[in-house]
Amino acid sequence: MPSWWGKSSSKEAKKKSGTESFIDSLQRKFKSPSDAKFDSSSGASRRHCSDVVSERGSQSRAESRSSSPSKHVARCQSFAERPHAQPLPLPAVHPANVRRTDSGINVSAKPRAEKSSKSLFLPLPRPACIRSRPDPTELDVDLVTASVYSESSIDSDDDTRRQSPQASDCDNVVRTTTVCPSSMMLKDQASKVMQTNPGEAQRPVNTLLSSQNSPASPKRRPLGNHVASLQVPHHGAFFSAPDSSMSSPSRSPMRAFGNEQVMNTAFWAGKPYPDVNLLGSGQCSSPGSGQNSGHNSMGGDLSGQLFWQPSRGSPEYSPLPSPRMASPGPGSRVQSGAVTPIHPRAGGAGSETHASWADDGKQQSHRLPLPPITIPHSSPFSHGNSAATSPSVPRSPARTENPTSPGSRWKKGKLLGRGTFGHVYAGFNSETGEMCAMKEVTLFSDDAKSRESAKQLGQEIALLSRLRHPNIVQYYGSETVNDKLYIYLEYVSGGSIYKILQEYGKLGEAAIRSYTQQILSGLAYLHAQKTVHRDIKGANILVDPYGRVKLADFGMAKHITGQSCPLSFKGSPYWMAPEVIKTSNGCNLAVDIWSLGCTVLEMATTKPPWSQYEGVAAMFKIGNSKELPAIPDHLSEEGKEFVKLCLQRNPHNRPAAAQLLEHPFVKNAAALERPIPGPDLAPPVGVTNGIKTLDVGLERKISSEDSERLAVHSSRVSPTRPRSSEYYIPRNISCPVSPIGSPLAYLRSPQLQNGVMSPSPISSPRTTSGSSTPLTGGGSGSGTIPSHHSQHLAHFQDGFGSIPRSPKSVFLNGPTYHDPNLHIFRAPQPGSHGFRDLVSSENETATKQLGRPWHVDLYNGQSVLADRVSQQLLRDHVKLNPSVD
Ligand SMILES: Nc1ncnc2c1ncn2[C@@H]1O[C@H](COP(=O)(O)OP(=O)(O)OP(=O)(O)O)[C@@H](O)[C@H]1O
Repeated sequence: MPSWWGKSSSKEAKKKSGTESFIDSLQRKFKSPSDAKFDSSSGASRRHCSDVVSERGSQSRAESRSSSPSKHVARCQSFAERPHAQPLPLPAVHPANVRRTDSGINVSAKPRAEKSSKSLFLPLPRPACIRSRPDPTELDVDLVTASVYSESSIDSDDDTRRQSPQASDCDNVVRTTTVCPSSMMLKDQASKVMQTNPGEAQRPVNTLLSSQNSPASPKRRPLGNHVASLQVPHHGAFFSAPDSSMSSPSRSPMRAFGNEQVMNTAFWAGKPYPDVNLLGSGQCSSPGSGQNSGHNSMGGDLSGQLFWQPSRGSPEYSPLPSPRMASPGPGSRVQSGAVTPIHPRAGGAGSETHASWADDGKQQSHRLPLPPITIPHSSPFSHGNSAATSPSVPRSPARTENPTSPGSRWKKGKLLGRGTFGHVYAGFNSETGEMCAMKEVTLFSDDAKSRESAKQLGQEIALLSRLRHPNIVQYYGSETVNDKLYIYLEYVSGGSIYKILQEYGKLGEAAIRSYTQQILSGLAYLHAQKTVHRDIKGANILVDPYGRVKLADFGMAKHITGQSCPLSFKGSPYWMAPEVIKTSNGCNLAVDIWSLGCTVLEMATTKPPWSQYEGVAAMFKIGNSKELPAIPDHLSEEGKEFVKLCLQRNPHNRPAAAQLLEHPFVKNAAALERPIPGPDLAPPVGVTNGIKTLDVGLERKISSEDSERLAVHSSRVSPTRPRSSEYYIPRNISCPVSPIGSPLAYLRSPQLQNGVMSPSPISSPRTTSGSSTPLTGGGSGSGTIPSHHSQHLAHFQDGFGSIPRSPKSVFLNGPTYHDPNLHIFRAPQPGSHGFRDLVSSENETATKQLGRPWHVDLYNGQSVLADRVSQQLLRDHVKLNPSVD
């Protein structure tokens, strides 16, 4: 007996009535003498019903609706006992048979077939659930939204789902996690469009059916068919909207990242995944964080990998481009999920789906992701392609091929690493011979983690697309290909610092200095743009063969608006600043400085500080003690002081990145031995990353010459050659002290002058020698550099919505963690001098500029800490019990 039989809801009963009638018709047709005998014992009413089915059609349905559960059971039993009455194998639903009824319910012309396919019934949010969402303005205004075009499929699915007993499984999740009111509105719009235009609606429905029929993933509905969804606000989406900052030269580019502006775009308005609860992100990262490459002996969580466990035949199983990704030609290529309702599996071979597209055979294989080679913005979310421009108009299938789509020349190569959200492959452009890193993420719309992945990836894209610096991994473009999102990045072949440490052990001081200097350069640039990385650690810093390091993984990065900072608890605990753990303010630039200090220790010892403790214990150490981690003796005095400067518990006292660049530990760092052989910053040919008007040759020169300038002015760069005086000169070519390593370099930046960093005089390295001010809240490190690294590592993120965040949350009923100093940070020491004097005054200025005094967030430190710890405990629990949702 089907398990759902006895669980039928009234709605299901209505639906089943049709099925029963149909079945009864079958029974009558195939009735054997024994059936007749059995029927005679099953009651007159039922016999009557069956008769009516065959004779009066719809009238019988009304009667059958009155069937009680017990009656269902009786029927079921009768089926079981009557072989001839068993539901016969029925043909799979053919898309052509699917239609939309006036009621908005997608039914098949073969209702029995539909009923027999459980995979058709996927849970989707109900309107009531959606309306119960909190005020969207409270939500973390990060990125990524759902498609408003192909939401029609969701709508259909929604209706279909209501018929499904399985819906209840997911509804609870959906109720608390998914769609914001705005997206609901859009969804409704899409629904109306569908109902008035059944022809349009049909394709998404078919897509849905075919996707759900896929044996590979029966319960997941990839986002691919509505990955308009991933409205990544790179230049196009952000800069082309009427109120885009980039459309108006009078507005600062940085405002493009302001929440208010973001909300003006459909990208944000359609945000279907405003927050995600109980996500695995908390389980994914850790000292080794997600790391990837199979070198994560530090306990990178495998849950992400499990989550993304590819189906057989998917590209993940092969380092070679899979047939599925092979391109039959431009015409078939789906440039973006945003423009096609075709589900990837709908176009797959018959073995992959039960449905087929008789009229669209070209969809049966997928083309490779295309290199960002022919258009300024390879992202599907460019202006002309952006949902932001027409959020409520379904895309026509005729638009599936964007003529400005990047050429399909990136071939997926070897697996470079695994992250929380997917895999990173080498990509090769066989026409230009260039390589890139392809971050591939499979998106499933009905999966909470997928939603979080989409959100985080969108955030990463949005931020990366605006950055251009030799110490930041270059973003080339992104696109969705059906249910896959590809982010094309500069290929940094040496892997991460974490990986290097695992393979080769701790670094020598010269390398630490050099790496630290470069990290600082990247951070100074990032911070000048009022962006905080929030996940600085060895695993997120890549190294190229020439010893250049590049910040990567901007999935947690955040642009600081200067007004309010959303509740954030992101980063990896061992690198996490105390204020992030203790308070809700993880959105300040100083958190990166703390993490940098931890990374220096990581480079010097191969382990981050406090890694001898497991996650929760480490959090207490970081957030609730006065201890500082031990600093290895073999580090120079300059190095020790540098670390101490970074690891000051009072974020006010931490120097800014630009200031730290003047510290002798990094300022005196030796240049790398090997010169950089020519320009390396240029994206692959044709990739402009927002620099639309440059021809290839010029672009290449410029990209290696003045990355900072280009980054700052990327939206307004003219095709003229920059003045040589503005060229960026890579540090390790000719300058002992890099121009980018000097805060002076940033004085040219308008952002800097108006931003957080102050163009105040730079202290002389000599001034630091006299600095002996005790570290605030610090003592002599009593801890030891870990010899054993915990396997219980966690990666914290926003989105644990089911866990109360309020200081008055239930978690406060648990043990209290008293720390009288928790919210008493010392003011900058007026008597101090030298490097610290400068740092303190600068940080005061920075605080004012941020417009948010630190102490405001510190009063509830204990409760927040308890909250954090509770989250960590829950994550640990979930991690140890993967079955727990
Ligand atoms: N641009 C790149 N060049 C070379 N390798 C890369 C590049 N980007 C990522 N990788 C490899 O892939 C791994 C995972 O990448 P990344 O950390 O960006 O993924 P993620 O999902 O964001 O990870 P995380 O779990 O830290 O959030 C890296 O550790 C690195 O080994």
